[in-house]
Amino acid sequence: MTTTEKQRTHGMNMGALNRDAGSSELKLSRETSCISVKDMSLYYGESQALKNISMEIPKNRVTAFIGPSGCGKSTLLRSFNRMNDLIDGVTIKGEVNIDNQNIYDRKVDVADLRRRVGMVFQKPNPFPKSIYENVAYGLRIQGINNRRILDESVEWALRSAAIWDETKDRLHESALGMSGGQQQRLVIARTIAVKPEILLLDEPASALDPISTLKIEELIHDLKDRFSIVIVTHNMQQAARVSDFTAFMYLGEMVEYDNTDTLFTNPAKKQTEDYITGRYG
Ligand SMILES: Nc1ncnc2c1ncn2[C@@H]1O[C@H](COP(=O)(O)OP(=O)(O)OP(=O)(O)O)[C@@H](O)[C@H]1O
Repeated sequence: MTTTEKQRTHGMNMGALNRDAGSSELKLSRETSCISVKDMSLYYGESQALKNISMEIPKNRVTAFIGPSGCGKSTLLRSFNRMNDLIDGVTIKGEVNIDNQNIYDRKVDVADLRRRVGMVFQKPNPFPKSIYENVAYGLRIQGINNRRILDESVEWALRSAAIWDETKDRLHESALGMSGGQQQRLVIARTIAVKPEILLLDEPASALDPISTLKIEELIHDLKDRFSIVIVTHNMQQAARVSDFTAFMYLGEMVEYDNTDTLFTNPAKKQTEDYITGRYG
């Protein structure tokens, strides 16, 4: 049986892989990088969670991390805006370069880094404030209080996150009254309001119903013209639908990283093939 046949047997929606005409032409080597990872290892105390990772994350593309639970996807994602710094006992070796600067350099302003590299988590986490104030939050922290600028920025971010129509008549109501799917798009609006260069999405749709999931996937597709996006997902069909490039990780190692269509239809490594055909994970 060919890989493609095996995937069909396991219910992979191969039609979804062809959603983007021409995407099979994408080659990592031809892309401009937004993040360059060099020989990076990460330890939680004595336990090594990432092993000598080297990779280039392309600009204005969607890159997905897949792999079985505990393989290090979220740890790698969190290392791109130093969220792991918040965990005691973490040691990092190697480099993560953004704009030719190692973000682990002492000189780096971590608050500024997190503005440039925004992050959205699995569970929507709006602040207990109005819809408007959620989106304006990051701008106010930057010292922007001009009403006209705030109004324009809030509208821009809500429109960009495809939630303007649902919120424009209730901007001053609590964000906590929204549905989970709406809250997640609001959180994306809040994240992009400060105009980051990179968006990190850690299982952004796994707590949502299928319709809300579809809206998030459409949104990811729309946003990649303006942002470089990295997404962790448990869902292989989702990786196939939304990403241009996919990295398969296993036990802290980057096993294979390629154009999404190639990785799913013609993987180079047996471990990848076993995973995408459902043999383990
Ligand atoms: N805060 C932490 N302290 C100690 N060990 C951790 C911590 N966070 C993650 N780990 C360990 O690091 C390894 C990688 O975890 P990580 O959450 O990055 O994997 P993952 O692929 O994202 O998993 P999942 O798909 O289940 O979210 C696992 O062995 C995990 O137990």
